[in-house]
Amino acid sequence: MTETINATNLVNVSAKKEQAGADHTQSSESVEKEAENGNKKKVYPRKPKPIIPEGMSKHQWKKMMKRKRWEENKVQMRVARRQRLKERKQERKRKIQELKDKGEDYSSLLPAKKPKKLTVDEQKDTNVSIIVDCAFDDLMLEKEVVSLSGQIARSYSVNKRSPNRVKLVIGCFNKRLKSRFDESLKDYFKWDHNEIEFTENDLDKLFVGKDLSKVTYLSADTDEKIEELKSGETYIVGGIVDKGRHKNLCKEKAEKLGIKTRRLPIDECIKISGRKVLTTAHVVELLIRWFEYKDWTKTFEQVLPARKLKDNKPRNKEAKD
Ligand SMILES: C[S@@+](CC[C@H](N)C(=O)[O-])C[C@H]1O[C@@H](n2cnc3c(N)ncnc32)[C@H](O)[C@@H]1O
Repeated sequence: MTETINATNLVNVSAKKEQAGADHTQSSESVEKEAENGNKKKVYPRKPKPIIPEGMSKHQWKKMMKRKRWEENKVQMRVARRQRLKERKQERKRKIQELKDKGEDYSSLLPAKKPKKLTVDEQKDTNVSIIVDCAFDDLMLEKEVVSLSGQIARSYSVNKRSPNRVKLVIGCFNKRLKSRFDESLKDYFKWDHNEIEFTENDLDKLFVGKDLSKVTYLSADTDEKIEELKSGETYIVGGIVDKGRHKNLCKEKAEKLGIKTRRLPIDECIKISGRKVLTTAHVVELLIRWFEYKDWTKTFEQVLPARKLKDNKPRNKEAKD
């Protein structure tokens, strides 16, 4: 990469916000306050009033401005992120070398080793399909669509490396999500189509004439928990990043289509920090890796990041060198 810039010099967010705000505000006058003794007090700029386009609420305007700022800064932020990762990697290398020189144990600093990709013949077919339902493009911010595309790539990678293979189906693959793949994850059409299929069809089309008793939509908003995964069945995971904005969204969609919903048995198996609504990628990975352990507690411990697990065993040390 030719661009090398210092992460600390980048994107002063508040300065950018002011700049973006100023583009859409009335010109502000300074306010000078006279003290009683006639001396001038400090000068404070008057807070500029936004000009909100007619027919738009303040909330919609703020959302639009946020999206605009993100669009304007996304390239710089990407470069900054890469730079931060590079610096972190160099720092880890330096620490490892320091411990090596002292003859001390440095295994905790080694990155987790990714298992290698397996061929279809090296994997066991679970005869299970997982549909990632991506019908919520319009409800996401641009950066959330980007995040979802990364989660789909991760799900494919997990499936490709798992001893137990499922059939991944990316449903309602269209709009910004498809554009993101076409522009930035161009290799996806070369992925192994025994393991993943992309379709623009939504669930109603995918299930025409199918037996819905063998279909389950995973949802954190439902009471009944999933017990086990069964051969010949289909599991649907919502393909959306919504930061809690759209509670019950997938549950209600499933109910309308006559598909049963189940939650993961989080409360029964582990204590987790924060929300019990997991990301699409974590849920897909949990479903795939359940076949390794056939035990939810163990699967949660292996898949969820340490920061999410409270009082539970850390991830398997075997994952490290
Ligand atoms: C980020 S969540 C989306 C939350 C969204 N508001 C909804 O209505 O489901 C992504 C998907 O992961 C699955 N999921 C997340 N946490 C879950 C849990 N605790 N139990 C079952 N499924 C879960 C659901 O399929 C969910 O749609």
